[in-house]
Amino acid sequence: MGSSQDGNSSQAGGSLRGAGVSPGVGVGPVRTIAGAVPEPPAGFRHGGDAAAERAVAAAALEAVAADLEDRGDRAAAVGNTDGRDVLNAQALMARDPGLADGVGARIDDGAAAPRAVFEAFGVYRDMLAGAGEYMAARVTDLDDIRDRAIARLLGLPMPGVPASDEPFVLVARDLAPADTAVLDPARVVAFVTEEGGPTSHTAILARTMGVPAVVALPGATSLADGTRVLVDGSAGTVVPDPSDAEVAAARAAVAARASALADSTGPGATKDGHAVPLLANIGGPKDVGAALENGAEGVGLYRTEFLFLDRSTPPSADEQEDAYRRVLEAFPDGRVVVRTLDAGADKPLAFLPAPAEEPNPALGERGLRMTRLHPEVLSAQLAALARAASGLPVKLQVMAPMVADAEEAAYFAGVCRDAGIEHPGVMIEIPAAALRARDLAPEVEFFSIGTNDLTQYTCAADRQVGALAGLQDPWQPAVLDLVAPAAGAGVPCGVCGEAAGDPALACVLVGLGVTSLSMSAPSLPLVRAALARHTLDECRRAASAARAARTAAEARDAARAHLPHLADLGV
Ligand SMILES: C=C(OP(=O)(O)O)C(=O)O
Ligand SMILES: [Mg+2]
Repeated sequence: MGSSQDGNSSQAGGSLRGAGVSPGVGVGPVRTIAGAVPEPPAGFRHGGDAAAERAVAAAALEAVAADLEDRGDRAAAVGNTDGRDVLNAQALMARDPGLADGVGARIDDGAAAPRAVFEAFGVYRDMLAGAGEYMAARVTDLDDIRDRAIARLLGLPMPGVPASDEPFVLVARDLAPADTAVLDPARVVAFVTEEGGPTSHTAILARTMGVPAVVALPGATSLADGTRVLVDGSAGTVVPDPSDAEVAAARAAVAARASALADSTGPGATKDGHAVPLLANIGGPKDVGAALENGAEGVGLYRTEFLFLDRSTPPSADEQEDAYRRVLEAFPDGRVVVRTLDAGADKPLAFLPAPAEEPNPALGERGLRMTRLHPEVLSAQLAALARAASGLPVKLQVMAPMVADAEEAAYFAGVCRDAGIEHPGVMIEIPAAALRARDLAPEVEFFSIGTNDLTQYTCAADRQVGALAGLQDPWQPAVLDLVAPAAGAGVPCGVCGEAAGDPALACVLVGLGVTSLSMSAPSLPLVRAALARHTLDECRRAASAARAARTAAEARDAARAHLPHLADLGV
């Protein structure tokens, strides 16, 4: 899905790119966390005394729980109370009676304690992994308890942070809370992990500790131990063997950005006061906090499919209403743009399979096309939205994804009207819709341009194919050429694709006539600061220069020449 934490990782010019989840710059030698504890073999059986084996297993789990609590106390002693809470929660998991029963039952069937632990944890692991993004992030916690117990039972070295006399960059496949919570922030200058996302413990604890972190960096654990690296937790980059100049530039950029951002607050506007509401892209109520913290004036894209993921039936009417209301209530003075279910292609939903095997799912039954095949799913969602908004002051706007032409726009506006939704809109993410935006405009109240898909379709470059990253660039002049007619079609036109979160491109989009920008919450302050430093006229000139360019790279350079104050922001 399009978000700043998408796994759009790449390597270019010696710099590795992952997802920056905790800002700041750290430089130091790599220290990698010890390798994984091996899986005990499937046929590993005990000698026949099940009671004794049960006692061994119970003692190992209790020792792990006690060690986690001890680490929790040490974390609290260095002021990391979040860390203590996480470790205490893990200790509770290690003492879970259901888990102990599962281990005991397997031992009674003959399994040796390490194998019994491995299998019993596996059952919980599968449950957590299937329970949505937040719960799936807890799988790492569970695996860590399992590995600690197995290491204890097999007499292997305990997994965890290596010793180091000098400050270092901690590199791991993923970090468990037991590893991170007792770390001394003065010793660890950055975290880099191969896995993990914005809700992983690595991310949460790194932010709490104020340590820069990059996650989802492919190949991170192949960095040789001792290699000096520069980690930029804002940019999401890791540079092996950086020059002194590179380190100095990164530090200067961080300092410049921090002081500039501190000065820019309030609603989005250009330097000369042209208002550009700055909104957040969210996946559900859990993202509202970050949106508010970053000053979002509302929500410009509520990707509702997160509510529908990992389940065999749609969420109930009450469940939907509750998830929508919790978001709507958070913005009493603002607007919330909800996108109806965007199922199919990169967002497959188990209970809404494509009607036939599709060779090109991105060009198949997805978005509005899919919900037209299941009108009861669409009308249930619209009804839940109308109920959720009733009596609230917020302006609820509802838009359909993947709309191709005026007939589809009219269909969607009609079903919205039938459901009592007053402000229908459509996403402009198919080139046909952008080119003929003038035909769609009379049907709806607003547009929102999805530059992620619009770029994919304009350049015929599947957004899921990493090798095509060069063509999936919204700076492509052809994409900008398609934004222009949509923004000029006579209805308010926002952008909610990743392009809106690029400070330079945000200015260009405003110059093209875009009326609001919606992005992942951490991008808001920098975009707010970039707009506040440039006049509408400068944005327009940057837009014209970008459209006059021939390639994405030339468009970027041409635009920047008209946006002189980006440099003040270290961008
Ligand atoms: C915002 C968009 O939607 P998504 O990334 O969810 O497809 C887009 O396509 O730009
Ligand atoms: Mg899209």
